[in-house]
Amino acid sequence: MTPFNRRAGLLHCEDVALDAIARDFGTPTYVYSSAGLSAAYQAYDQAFAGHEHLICYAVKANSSLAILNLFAKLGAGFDIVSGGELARVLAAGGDPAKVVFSGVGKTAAEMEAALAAGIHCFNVESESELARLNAVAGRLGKVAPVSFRVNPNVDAKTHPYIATGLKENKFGIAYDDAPRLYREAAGLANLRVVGIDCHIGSQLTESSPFGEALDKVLDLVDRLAADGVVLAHIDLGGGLGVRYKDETPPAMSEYAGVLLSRLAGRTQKLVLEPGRSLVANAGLLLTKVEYLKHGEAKDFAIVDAAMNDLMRPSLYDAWHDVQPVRERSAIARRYEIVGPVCESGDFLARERDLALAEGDLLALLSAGAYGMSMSSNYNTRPRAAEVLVAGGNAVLTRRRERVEDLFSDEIVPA
Ligand SMILES: Cc1ncc(COP(=O)(O)O)c(C=O)c1O
Ligand SMILES: N[C@@H](CCCC[NH3+])C(=O)O
Repeated sequence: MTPFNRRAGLLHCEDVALDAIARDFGTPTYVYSSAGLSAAYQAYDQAFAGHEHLICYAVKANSSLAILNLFAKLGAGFDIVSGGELARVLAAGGDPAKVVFSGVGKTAAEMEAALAAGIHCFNVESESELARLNAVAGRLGKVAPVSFRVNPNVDAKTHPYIATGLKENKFGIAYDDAPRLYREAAGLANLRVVGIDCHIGSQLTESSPFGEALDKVLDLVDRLAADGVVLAHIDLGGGLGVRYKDETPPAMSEYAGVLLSRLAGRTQKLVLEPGRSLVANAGLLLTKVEYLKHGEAKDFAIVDAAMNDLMRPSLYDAWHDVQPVRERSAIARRYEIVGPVCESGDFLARERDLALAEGDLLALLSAGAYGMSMSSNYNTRPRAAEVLVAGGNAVLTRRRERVEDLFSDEIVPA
């Protein structure tokens, strides 16, 4: 199911034509579908209905308050990796008791904020972090709920930049150190051991690595239980892939089957931290063709969005489908879709056959995840606006940045 559809040759988000969004809110603009976001969340919730579960949306994938609020209303928890993300979740009406806090570099101030908010669990990623958390909690007279993020050394078979579960990655504690560290944690006065966690990577297109990782985690759970450490939850992270082009990620039923078959008869709650699979295909980036430039070797469509708005193509050579908002019957040419930023790496799509004219609107699909949240102001470019569509309604959920905003915190020395 896609929330984006073509009617009489014109691309729509739900019941709103994208040219109307461009007219009302300008370009570049990220456009999200409420129905698409809700359906993605409900697919998880329903697939795991047979086992106690908590779906903690990974805020980093798209941290828009409007999207966090939508997921909070559907009952989601949140996976955060900074004090900033915690503040966003709270501002969006998220329940702190459903928040898990991941990340290798939590500061004392971030720990204090999360303890004050009363989060569900700290996913501890090192022995030093464990000691720091115990000290911070002690100073505040609190007991911190903890799980260890273990590194199961499983190959996620994804892009090397987004694999996180191998021995050489910076994430988590070594699998073999887990029994010792759990024993240490159990002896610390201001910590309460509640779970175990792992996250092996992002954009996984096969289900077997999830099964392999869970098998390793369950083996540890059993060894810990024999050691007297009883865990209340198992957090398997996020990572389920989506289709950008021709990938065939596991269907939700297959993914759930792989996990639930292994959890049958176990009492631990299952926690998941999906990011991309909840938002990627519910969002697109709407942009306008500023110039067509028929170069010596290549034809360029220079659009008003750039690598600062969507850096996935530059960073990972990622592929996003490009659709004209209004189809033209002219003959297509092979275009490089590039932005105005002064980098040869500033491309959004390569070698796309399109019939274009200057002023045309284009949609870059599957841009809901790691699009806006990874955007920057490089070249002093204000970040894009964001619009949330529900049925026939399009609402501005983030005003386009203004140039003055970009240097309002800067100081010219006297
Ligand atoms: C700890 C953790 N949890 C969850 C996620 C979300 O991953 P994805 O967007 O691939 O579902 C990430 C990002 O890879 C992560 O680092
Ligand atoms: N930023 C990456 C995913 C990284 C996942 C975060 N651990 C992407 O755009 O695909």
